Amino acid sequence: MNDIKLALLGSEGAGKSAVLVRFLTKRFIGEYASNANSLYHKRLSIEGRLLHLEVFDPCSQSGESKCILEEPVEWADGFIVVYNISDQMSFLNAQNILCQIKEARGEEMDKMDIPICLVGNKQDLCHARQVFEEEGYALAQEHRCHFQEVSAAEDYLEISNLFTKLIRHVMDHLKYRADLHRYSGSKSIAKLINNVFGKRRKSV
Ligand SMILES: Nc1nc2c(ncn2[C@@H]2O[C@H](COP(=O)(O)OP(=O)(O)OP(=O)(O)O)[C@@H](O)[C@H]2O)c(=O)[nH]1
Repeated sequence: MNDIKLALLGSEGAGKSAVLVRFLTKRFIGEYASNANSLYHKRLSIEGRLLHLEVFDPCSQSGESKCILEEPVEWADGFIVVYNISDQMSFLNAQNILCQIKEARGEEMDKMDIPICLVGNKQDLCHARQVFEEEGYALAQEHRCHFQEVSAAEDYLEISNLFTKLIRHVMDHLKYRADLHRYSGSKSIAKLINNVFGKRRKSV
């Protein structure tokens, strides 16, 4: 069974837990405990493969600019970065988080895009919108990631689709990483053999 590790990141109150609980239970509860880091587990099957999904939902800290990221950024295979479309600050924070992911995983990103989905949540509050959808698209384009606006309060299908898409991307990414590892391993073995036997042949 494959393990897939996702981290949900974003400002306090952006709706990270609501988005996750919607995906896991199909329900919107309204209020979620936010005083502790939580790790959720789910088994699911995608493309006939059984997966063990782990999703890390960190407890937000009060200082927006503070980095709570170090651990999840190293740990996760993929990210969901959530902002609230009716809160400009949460969008700026999402921008900041995307930059921090790039900083931490830049070397990997040069070879293949890290699976990330930027999510503009609370689409049902569009009367109070502070972030245009185009700004979300532009930011996602800049960071080479997926983008979607959703409403955890009103949608299940869109949220379910975005998780499925992201998990597929993670599966491709993990396969690519394993192939790369195998390839560089076999290349260094070939080099070693060449060094040993190549030199020996010369001295005969
Ligand atoms: N109108 C509306 N409210 C939402 C939506 N998603 C979440 N909320 C509300 O926004 C508030 C914060 O949601 P949470 O899911 O706790 O946000 P969070 O990002 O996990 O917050 P922390 O755990 O404090 O970091 C709650 O009162 C939710 O009911 C949405 O799509 N629409």
